[in-house]
Amino acid sequence: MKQVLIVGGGKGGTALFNLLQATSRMSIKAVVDSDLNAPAIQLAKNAGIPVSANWKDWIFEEIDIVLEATGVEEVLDEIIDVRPRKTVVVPGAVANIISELLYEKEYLVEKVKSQANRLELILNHIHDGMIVIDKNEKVELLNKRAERILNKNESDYKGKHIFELLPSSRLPNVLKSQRRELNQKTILDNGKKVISTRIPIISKTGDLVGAFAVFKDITEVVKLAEENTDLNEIKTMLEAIIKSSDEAISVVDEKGNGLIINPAYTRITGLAEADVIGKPATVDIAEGESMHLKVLETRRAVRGVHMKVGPHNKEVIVNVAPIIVQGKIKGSVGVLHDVSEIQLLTKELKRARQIIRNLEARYTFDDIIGTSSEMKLALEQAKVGAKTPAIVLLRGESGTGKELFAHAIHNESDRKHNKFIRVNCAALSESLLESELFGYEEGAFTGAKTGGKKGFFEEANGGSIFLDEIGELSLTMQAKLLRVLQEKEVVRVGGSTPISIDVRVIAATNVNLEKAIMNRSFREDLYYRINKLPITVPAIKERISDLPELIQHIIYKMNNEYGRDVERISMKATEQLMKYHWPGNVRELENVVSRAMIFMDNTEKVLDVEHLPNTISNKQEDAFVNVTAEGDIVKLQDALDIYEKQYINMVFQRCNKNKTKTAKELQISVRNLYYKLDKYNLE
Ligand SMILES: Nc1ncnc2c1ncn2[C@@H]1O[C@H](COP(=O)(O)OP(=O)(O)OP(=O)(O)O)[C@@H](O)[C@H]1O
Repeated sequence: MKQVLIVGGGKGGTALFNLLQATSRMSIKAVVDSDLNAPAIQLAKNAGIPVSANWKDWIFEEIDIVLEATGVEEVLDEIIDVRPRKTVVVPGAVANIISELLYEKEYLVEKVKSQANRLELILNHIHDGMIVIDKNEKVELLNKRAERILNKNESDYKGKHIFELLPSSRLPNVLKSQRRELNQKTILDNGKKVISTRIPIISKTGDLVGAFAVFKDITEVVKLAEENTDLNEIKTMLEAIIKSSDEAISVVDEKGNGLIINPAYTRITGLAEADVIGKPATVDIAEGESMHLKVLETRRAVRGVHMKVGPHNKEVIVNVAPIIVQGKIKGSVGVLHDVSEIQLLTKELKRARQIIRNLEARYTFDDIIGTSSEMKLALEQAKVGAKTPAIVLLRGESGTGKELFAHAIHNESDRKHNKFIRVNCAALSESLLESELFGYEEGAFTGAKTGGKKGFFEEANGGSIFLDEIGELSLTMQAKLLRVLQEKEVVRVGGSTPISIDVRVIAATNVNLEKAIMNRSFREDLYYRINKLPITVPAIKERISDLPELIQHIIYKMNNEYGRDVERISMKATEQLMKYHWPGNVRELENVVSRAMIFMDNTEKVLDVEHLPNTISNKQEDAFVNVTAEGDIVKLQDALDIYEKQYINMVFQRCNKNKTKTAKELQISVRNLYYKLDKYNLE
């Protein structure tokens, strides 16, 4: 360290004193002035630095530099003479300049300091984060925003390597490449998403000084953007749903102006977007008032309103609902159903239901009521038939119970655990029947399902198929059916590969097939194929003795169905019913009895004549005329037997099958009753 002697304690000396105090490379050996009260002398004293009145006091001391203050030039030469060469003697004028420079420096330092403060203030208030590193990759600055984004304090990292602050920082790369990196999307180590710009700091002289990064936290923005994307997706999805819907949809805004319609709407009403969008809701109404406007006014949904819309007065049924968002009505949405389409669909549905009643076989032989000899014969034949694989042909008038027999035969057979499929051959058009019975291959016709479809024969494989109304088949279908029955295989419509089937066929008809063959409306070969095991289900008029039992059965069935509590039918009413000739058979009987039960009071327990329809109760014909088919004359004993059986059965039913009571009512012995019950098979 250089030892300095300050000569002169006035203004110049004070300046020199202050200057040297500020440096670390020089040390003030002493301050000299003839006036020991001079200001620099005072300063030296205060700082514990030696003072004296004569510079010569220091002549033999180790002095490297003598600084002479202004106003003491006279001693300068003297000093130069005396001091060894190595002592630098600085004249007062130079010292003065130095002191001026010192003041200038202080001023500049202050200025820089205040500028730095201002810069820091600015840096800490900008919305972007900022990190500055020096050329050694050490952190120099971390502004407040950066502290917040990184969740780290500047004080903990200042002077430390940037990787301690941010292991993934690219600033060292920027230092190396000296290239800017602008607006780079980066994910920080703490998961935050930022847009960052990194710039190398190069001085005016071209030296690399450091690098800095300015970055913006975009986590929230990205989230919002993502939410926005979600909303967009939902919007696109909703639009796609509305557009693809087969329901005609129209949406209006809160003022009732058209907002959205879909292609189905255009199809039904004949109005395009240009006719509706932005136009008042009334624009599509041909007849009736606008439900959109009503809903906007009342804020209540309306359903099932009939009206006519569009230039073609299309009849529609509309449902309209308000769109309410956070309590505010934003518009309304209407769904229009084309009435003609609904009618068509209902018709189709009805037809389909009627045509294809794909039933479980619900009935067994126990459900078939009838103990007359005619019925017994039919039942016996059916039971035997059930055990064979042969085709059974059920014949008989409409409503006699042929379907019941078909169910019972299936349930009695060893196929009872497999499917029972009923097809009404009369209800299907030829082409439909063919594809329903035999199935079809993909592309067989327009509207054919992809992958094709199994027909009922394939469906019923292992089970039974009940071909009801077989007499109604067209000749072409008869030929096709015959082929299937002969080959025991089906070829799907539009296909060529035969598919083996194992199906038990039960056929039924009320048509006189023999007559049909003569008329050439039924194929003889098919007749022989299906007529192997014919069973005739007798009409009611042929088994009138079964009537009381049937009525009691129907009352029981209807009680269950309608939740009624009717106990029985009166004798008189039974007699009336027995007089009737029942062209509609059991189905008609069911209708008559159930109708009568509906007309009965809830308190009434006995179905009587007054409940019967006039058409039946007014029949004055004698019951005996009806006991045989078409009123044929029978032996007196037979007629008496028939009547006796009916009468005993009626009383027996009325007495709840209590034999003592029945015998008492009939005024015959219990033994006699037993005999008659046995004779007429009434137990
Ligand atoms: N013997 C019977 N015992 C009980 N109910 C019967 C009897 N016969 C018929 N029925 C009932 O009468 C109604 C008509 O019977 P079903 O439909 O079987 O007659 P069908 O001969 O097949 O008629 P169609 O030829 O018109 O198809 C059904 O509700 C059935 O339950």
